[in-house]
Amino acid sequence: MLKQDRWFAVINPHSANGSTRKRWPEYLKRLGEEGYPIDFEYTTGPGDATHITKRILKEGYRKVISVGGDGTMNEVVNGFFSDGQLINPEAELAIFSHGTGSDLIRSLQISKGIDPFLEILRQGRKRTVDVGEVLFHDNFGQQTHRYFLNVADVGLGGETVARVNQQSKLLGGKLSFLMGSILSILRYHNKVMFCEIDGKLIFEGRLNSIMVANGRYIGGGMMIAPQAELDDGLFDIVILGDFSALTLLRHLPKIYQGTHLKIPGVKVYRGRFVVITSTEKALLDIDGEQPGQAPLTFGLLPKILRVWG
Ligand SMILES: Nc1ncnc2c1ncn2[C@@H]1O[C@H](COP(=O)(O)OP(=O)(O)OP(=O)(O)O)[C@@H](O)[C@H]1O
Repeated sequence: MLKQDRWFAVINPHSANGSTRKRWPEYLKRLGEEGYPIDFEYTTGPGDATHITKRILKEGYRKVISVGGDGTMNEVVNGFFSDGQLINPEAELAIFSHGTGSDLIRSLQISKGIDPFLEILRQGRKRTVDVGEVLFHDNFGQQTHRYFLNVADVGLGGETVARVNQQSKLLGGKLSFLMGSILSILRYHNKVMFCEIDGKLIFEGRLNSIMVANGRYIGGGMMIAPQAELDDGLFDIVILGDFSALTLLRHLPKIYQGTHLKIPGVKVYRGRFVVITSTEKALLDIDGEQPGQAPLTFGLLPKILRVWG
Protein backbone atom coordinates (compact mmCIF):
# COMPACT_ATOMS: atom_id res chain seq x y z
CA MET A 1 0.00 0.00 0.00
CA LEU A 2 1.32 3.48 -0.89
CA LYS A 3 2.12 5.92 1.91
CA GLN A 4 -0.66 8.23 0.72
CA ASP A 5 -3.25 5.48 1.34
CA ARG A 6 -1.92 4.31 4.70
CA TRP A 7 -2.92 5.75 8.05
CA PHE A 8 -0.20 7.22 10.27
CA ALA A 9 -0.95 7.57 13.98
CA VAL A 10 0.77 10.24 16.07
CA ILE A 11 0.55 8.98 19.64
CA ASN A 12 1.10 10.86 22.88
CA PRO A 13 2.04 7.95 25.19
CA HIS A 14 1.82 10.30 28.18
CA SER A 15 -1.87 11.24 27.61
CA ALA A 16 -4.70 9.94 29.80
CA ASN A 17 -2.24 9.79 32.70
CA GLY A 18 0.06 7.43 30.78
CA SER A 19 -2.55 4.79 29.95
CA THR A 20 -2.27 5.51 26.20
CA ARG A 21 1.18 3.87 26.02
CA LYS A 22 -0.12 0.76 27.80
CA ARG A 23 -3.21 0.38 25.64
CA TRP A 24 -1.95 1.35 22.18
CA PRO A 25 -0.58 -2.14 21.27
CA GLU A 26 -4.00 -3.69 21.87
CA TYR A 27 -5.72 -0.97 19.75
CA LEU A 28 -3.13 -1.39 16.99
CA LYS A 29 -3.79 -5.14 16.89
CA ARG A 30 -7.55 -4.57 16.70
CA LEU A 31 -7.22 -1.96 13.94
CA GLY A 32 -5.01 -4.36 11.95
CA GLU A 33 -7.52 -7.22 12.39
CA GLU A 34 -10.30 -4.96 11.10
CA GLY A 35 -8.33 -4.16 7.94
CA TYR A 36 -6.59 -0.93 8.96
CA PRO A 37 -2.82 -1.46 9.08
CA ILE A 38 -1.33 1.60 10.74
CA ASP A 39 2.12 3.15 10.84
CA PHE A 40 2.78 5.11 14.00
CA GLU A 41 5.23 7.04 16.15
CA TYR A 42 5.18 7.98 19.83
CA THR A 43 5.83 11.62 20.71
CA THR A 44 8.82 12.28 22.95
CA GLY A 45 7.60 15.51 24.58
CA PRO A 46 5.55 18.71 24.17
CA GLY A 47 5.53 20.01 20.60
CA ASP A 48 6.72 16.73 19.08
CA ALA A 49 3.29 15.83 17.65
CA THR A 50 3.52 18.97 15.46
CA HIS A 51 7.00 18.02 14.19
CA ILE A 52 6.03 14.41 13.47
CA THR A 53 2.86 15.46 11.62
CA LYS A 54 4.71 18.00 9.45
CA ARG A 55 7.40 15.43 8.64
CA ILE A 56 5.06 12.59 7.66
CA LEU A 57 2.84 14.88 5.54
CA LYS A 58 5.97 16.05 3.70
CA GLU A 59 6.99 12.37 3.26
CA GLY A 60 3.69 11.73 1.44
CA TYR A 61 1.29 10.40 4.10
CA ARG A 62 -2.17 11.93 3.74
CA LYS A 63 -4.20 10.25 6.48
CA VAL A 64 -3.24 11.16 10.04
CA ILE A 65 -4.67 9.88 13.33
CA SER A 66 -4.16 11.89 16.50
CA VAL A 67 -4.03 9.55 19.51
CA GLY A 68 -4.17 11.39 22.82
CA GLY A 69 -6.14 14.23 24.36
CA ASP A 70 -7.09 17.71 23.23
CA GLY A 71 -3.49 18.93 23.58
CA THR A 72 -2.18 16.25 21.22
CA MET A 73 -4.96 16.93 18.72
CA ASN A 74 -4.05 20.63 18.79
CA GLU A 75 -0.39 19.89 18.17
CA VAL A 76 -1.29 17.54 15.30
CA VAL A 77 -3.55 20.19 13.71
CA ASN A 78 -0.64 22.65 13.91
CA GLY A 79 1.47 20.10 12.02
CA PHE A 80 -0.90 20.26 9.04
CA PHE A 81 0.33 23.81 8.34
CA SER A 82 3.66 25.20 7.21
CA ASP A 83 4.40 28.85 6.28
CA GLY A 84 0.74 29.78 6.77
CA GLN A 85 -0.62 27.12 4.41
CA LEU A 86 -1.77 23.50 4.52
CA ILE A 87 1.16 21.21 3.66
CA ASN A 88 -1.25 19.06 1.63
CA PRO A 89 -4.84 20.32 1.06
CA GLU A 90 -5.88 16.67 0.51
CA ALA A 91 -4.61 15.58 3.93
CA GLU A 92 -7.16 14.28 6.45
CA LEU A 93 -7.32 14.03 10.23
CA ALA A 94 -9.01 11.35 12.31
CA ILE A 95 -9.18 11.83 16.06
CA PHE A 96 -8.82 8.83 18.33
CA SER A 97 -9.49 10.56 21.59
CA HIS A 98 -7.51 9.05 24.46
CA GLY A 99 -7.08 11.91 26.89
CA THR A 100 -8.79 13.12 30.01
CA GLY A 101 -10.76 16.17 28.85
CA SER A 102 -11.89 15.30 25.30
CA ASP A 103 -13.69 18.57 24.62
CA LEU A 104 -13.15 18.51 20.86
CA ILE A 105 -14.83 15.14 20.30
CA ARG A 106 -17.82 16.44 22.27
CA SER A 107 -18.07 19.26 19.72
CA LEU A 108 -17.69 16.76 16.87
CA GLN A 109 -20.25 14.47 18.57
CA ILE A 110 -17.82 11.53 18.46
CA SER A 111 -17.76 8.98 21.28
CA LYS A 112 -14.62 7.78 23.04
CA GLY A 113 -13.16 4.31 22.57
CA ILE A 114 -11.91 1.96 19.87
CA ASP A 115 -15.35 0.78 18.70
CA PRO A 116 -16.76 4.24 17.84
CA PHE A 117 -13.41 5.04 16.22
CA LEU A 118 -13.57 1.92 14.05
CA GLU A 119 -17.12 2.83 13.11
CA ILE A 120 -15.91 6.24 11.87
CA LEU A 121 -13.24 4.55 9.73
CA ARG A 122 -15.76 2.07 8.32
CA GLN A 123 -18.33 4.72 7.48
CA GLY A 124 -15.73 7.05 5.97
CA ARG A 125 -17.75 10.11 7.04
CA LYS A 126 -15.76 13.35 6.71
CA ARG A 127 -16.42 17.03 7.38
CA THR A 128 -14.43 20.02 6.26
CA VAL A 129 -14.14 22.28 9.28
CA ASP A 130 -12.95 25.80 10.06
CA VAL A 131 -9.62 26.32 11.80
CA GLY A 132 -8.88 29.26 14.09
CA GLU A 133 -5.52 30.99 14.19
CA VAL A 134 -4.31 33.18 17.03
CA LEU A 135 -1.31 35.48 17.29
CA PHE A 136 -0.15 35.97 20.88
CA HIS A 137 2.83 36.54 23.14
CA ASP A 138 4.42 33.37 24.45
CA ASN A 139 5.45 33.11 28.10
CA PHE A 140 8.86 34.66 27.22
CA GLY A 141 7.23 37.70 25.55
CA GLN A 142 7.92 36.62 21.95
CA GLN A 143 5.14 36.99 19.41
CA THR A 144 4.05 33.64 18.02
CA HIS A 145 0.96 32.01 16.53
CA ARG A 146 -0.99 28.80 16.81
CA TYR A 147 -3.90 27.11 15.08
CA PHE A 148 -6.85 25.62 16.92
CA LEU A 149 -9.92 23.56 16.12
CA ASN A 150 -11.96 23.94 19.26
CA VAL A 151 -11.90 26.95 21.62
CA ALA A 152 -9.39 29.58 22.70
CA ASP A 153 -10.11 31.84 25.64
CA VAL A 154 -8.46 34.50 27.72
CA GLY A 155 -8.87 35.25 31.41
CA LEU A 156 -10.19 32.72 33.91
CA GLY A 157 -9.83 29.76 31.49
CA GLY A 158 -6.12 30.45 30.96
CA GLU A 159 -5.50 30.47 34.71
CA THR A 160 -7.56 27.30 35.19
CA VAL A 161 -5.70 25.37 32.47
CA ALA A 162 -2.34 26.52 33.83
CA ARG A 163 -3.41 25.17 37.24
CA VAL A 164 -5.00 21.89 36.04
CA ASN A 165 -2.12 20.98 33.70
CA GLN A 166 0.39 21.30 36.55
CA GLN A 167 -1.45 18.63 38.48
CA SER A 168 -2.19 15.01 37.66
CA LYS A 169 -5.57 14.41 36.02
CA LEU A 170 -6.04 11.10 37.84
CA LEU A 171 -9.52 12.20 38.87
CA GLY A 172 -10.49 12.28 35.18
CA GLY A 173 -10.93 15.33 32.95
CA LYS A 174 -14.29 16.51 34.17
CA LEU A 175 -13.53 16.39 37.89
CA SER A 176 -9.98 17.73 37.51
CA PHE A 177 -11.23 20.71 35.52
CA LEU A 178 -14.18 21.27 37.86
CA MET A 179 -11.89 21.42 40.89
CA GLY A 180 -9.36 23.54 38.99
CA SER A 181 -12.16 25.88 37.88
CA ILE A 182 -13.54 26.31 41.40
CA LEU A 183 -10.08 27.08 42.83
CA SER A 184 -9.34 29.47 39.97
CA ILE A 185 -12.70 31.25 40.31
CA LEU A 186 -11.98 31.85 44.00
CA ARG A 187 -8.46 33.24 43.34
CA TYR A 188 -8.99 35.06 40.03
CA HIS A 189 -9.38 38.83 39.66
CA ASN A 190 -11.41 40.11 36.72
CA LYS A 191 -9.35 42.14 34.25
CA VAL A 192 -9.82 45.21 32.09
CA MET A 193 -9.93 44.09 28.45
CA PHE A 194 -10.76 45.55 25.08
CA CYS A 195 -12.39 43.39 22.43
CA GLU A 196 -12.73 44.30 18.78
CA ILE A 197 -14.71 42.09 16.37
CA ASP A 198 -14.42 42.59 12.61
CA GLY A 199 -13.02 46.09 13.12
CA LYS A 200 -15.61 47.29 15.70
CA LEU A 201 -14.87 47.83 19.38
CA ILE A 202 -17.67 45.83 21.04
CA PHE A 203 -16.43 45.72 24.64
CA GLU A 204 -14.15 47.70 26.90
CA GLY A 205 -14.07 47.30 30.63
CA ARG A 206 -13.57 44.84 33.43
CA LEU A 207 -14.64 41.29 32.67
CA ASN A 208 -14.02 37.71 33.66
CA SER A 209 -13.09 36.14 30.34
CA ILE A 210 -13.60 36.04 26.60
CA MET A 211 -14.06 32.78 24.67
CA VAL A 212 -13.35 32.65 20.96
CA ALA A 213 -15.09 29.46 19.95
CA ASN A 214 -15.10 27.28 16.86
CA GLY A 215 -16.33 24.24 18.83
CA ARG A 216 -18.73 24.24 21.79
CA TYR A 217 -17.00 22.73 24.82
CA ILE A 218 -14.16 23.66 27.16
CA GLY A 219 -12.94 22.56 30.58
CA GLY A 220 -13.84 18.86 30.30
CA GLY A 221 -17.48 19.32 29.33
CA MET A 222 -18.64 22.92 29.89
CA MET A 223 -20.86 23.88 26.94
CA ILE A 224 -19.51 27.41 26.79
CA ALA A 225 -20.60 28.24 23.22
CA PRO A 226 -23.79 26.22 22.68
CA GLN A 227 -24.52 27.69 19.25
CA ALA A 228 -21.01 27.37 17.78
CA GLU A 229 -20.64 25.32 14.59
CA LEU A 230 -17.30 23.93 13.47
CA ASP A 231 -18.00 24.69 9.82
CA ASP A 232 -20.04 27.92 9.69
CA GLY A 233 -17.10 30.19 8.81
CA LEU A 234 -17.52 32.19 12.03
CA PHE A 235 -16.30 32.27 15.61
CA ASP A 236 -18.84 32.51 18.41
CA ILE A 237 -17.39 35.01 20.86
CA VAL A 238 -18.75 34.62 24.39
CA ILE A 239 -17.99 37.28 27.00
CA LEU A 240 -18.41 36.54 30.70
CA GLY A 241 -18.76 39.98 32.34
CA ASP A 242 -17.57 41.37 35.65
CA PHE A 243 -18.99 38.53 37.79
CA SER A 244 -18.05 38.04 41.42
CA ALA A 245 -16.63 34.63 42.33
CA LEU A 246 -19.85 33.71 44.16
CA THR A 247 -22.13 34.67 41.28
CA LEU A 248 -19.99 32.70 38.85
CA LEU A 249 -19.96 29.63 41.11
CA ARG A 250 -23.75 29.86 41.37
CA HIS A 251 -24.01 29.91 37.56
CA LEU A 252 -21.47 27.12 36.95
CA PRO A 253 -24.12 24.38 36.43
CA LYS A 254 -25.72 26.54 33.73
CA ILE A 255 -22.36 26.82 31.95
CA TYR A 256 -22.01 23.00 31.91
CA GLN A 257 -25.50 22.73 30.41
CA GLY A 258 -25.07 25.60 27.94
CA THR A 259 -27.97 27.56 29.39
CA HIS A 260 -25.87 30.53 30.55
CA LEU A 261 -26.36 32.82 27.54
CA LYS A 262 -29.45 34.45 29.07
CA ILE A 263 -27.68 35.44 32.30
CA PRO A 264 -27.31 39.26 32.45
CA GLY A 265 -23.62 39.99 31.93
CA VAL A 266 -23.07 37.18 29.41
CA LYS A 267 -22.81 38.40 25.83
CA VAL A 268 -22.45 36.47 22.55
CA TYR A 269 -21.23 37.76 19.20
CA ARG A 270 -20.24 36.22 15.87
CA GLY A 271 -17.30 37.26 13.73
CA ARG A 272 -14.17 36.30 11.85
CA PHE A 273 -11.48 38.67 13.12
CA VAL A 274 -11.08 39.31 16.83
CA VAL A 275 -8.54 41.49 18.63
CA ILE A 276 -8.27 41.32 22.43
CA THR A 277 -5.96 43.47 24.52
CA SER A 278 -5.65 43.92 28.26
CA THR A 279 -3.99 46.36 30.59
CA GLU A 280 -3.11 43.41 32.84
CA LYS A 281 -1.49 40.00 32.39
CA ALA A 282 -4.26 37.89 30.84
CA LEU A 283 -3.49 34.21 30.17
CA LEU A 284 -4.52 32.43 26.99
CA ASP A 285 -5.95 28.90 26.83
CA ILE A 286 -5.93 27.14 23.44
CA ASP A 287 -7.66 23.74 23.26
CA GLY A 288 -6.71 23.02 26.89
CA GLU A 289 -3.08 24.22 26.71
CA GLN A 290 -1.71 27.45 28.15
CA PRO A 291 0.97 28.69 25.75
CA GLY A 292 0.97 32.47 26.34
CA GLN A 293 -0.98 35.65 26.96
CA ALA A 294 -2.67 38.76 25.48
CA PRO A 295 -2.51 40.79 23.26
CA LEU A 296 -4.34 38.40 20.92
CA THR A 297 -5.32 38.62 17.27
CA PHE A 298 -7.63 35.91 15.93
CA GLY A 299 -8.46 34.98 12.36
CA LEU A 300 -10.56 32.14 10.96
CA LEU A 301 -9.68 29.87 8.03
CA PRO A 302 -13.13 28.78 6.83
CA LYS A 303 -13.75 25.15 5.82
CA ILE A 304 -10.10 24.26 5.41
CA LEU A 305 -9.40 20.98 7.26
CA ARG A 306 -10.86 17.55 6.46
CA VAL A 307 -11.76 15.72 9.65
CA TRP A 308 -13.20 12.21 9.93
CA GLY A 309 -16.22 11.82 12.15
N1 LIG B 1 5.97 12.03 25.16
C1 LIG B 1 5.46 12.99 25.94
N2 LIG B 1 5.81 13.11 27.24
C2 LIG B 1 5.28 14.06 28.02
N3 LIG B 1 4.37 14.98 27.61
C3 LIG B 1 3.99 14.92 26.32
C4 LIG B 1 4.50 13.93 25.43
N4 LIG B 1 3.94 14.13 24.20
C5 LIG B 1 3.12 15.19 24.34
N5 LIG B 1 3.13 15.68 25.59
C6 LIG B 1 2.35 16.78 26.18
O1 LIG B 1 1.30 16.21 26.97
C7 LIG B 1 0.33 17.24 27.20
C8 LIG B 1 -1.05 16.66 27.43
O2 LIG B 1 -1.47 15.97 26.32
P1 LIG B 1 -3.00 15.70 25.99
O3 LIG B 1 -3.79 16.96 26.14
O4 LIG B 1 -3.06 15.04 24.67
O5 LIG B 1 -3.44 14.64 27.07
P2 LIG B 1 -4.38 14.76 28.35
O6 LIG B 1 -3.92 15.88 29.20
O7 LIG B 1 -4.43 13.40 28.93
O8 LIG B 1 -5.81 15.07 27.71
P3 LIG B 1 -6.80 16.36 27.74
O9 LIG B 1 -6.03 17.58 27.33
O10 LIG B 1 -7.87 16.00 26.74
O11 LIG B 1 -7.30 16.45 29.13
C9 LIG B 1 0.47 18.18 26.02
O12 LIG B 1 0.87 19.43 26.51
C10 LIG B 1 1.57 17.58 25.18
O13 LIG B 1 2.43 18.57 24.61
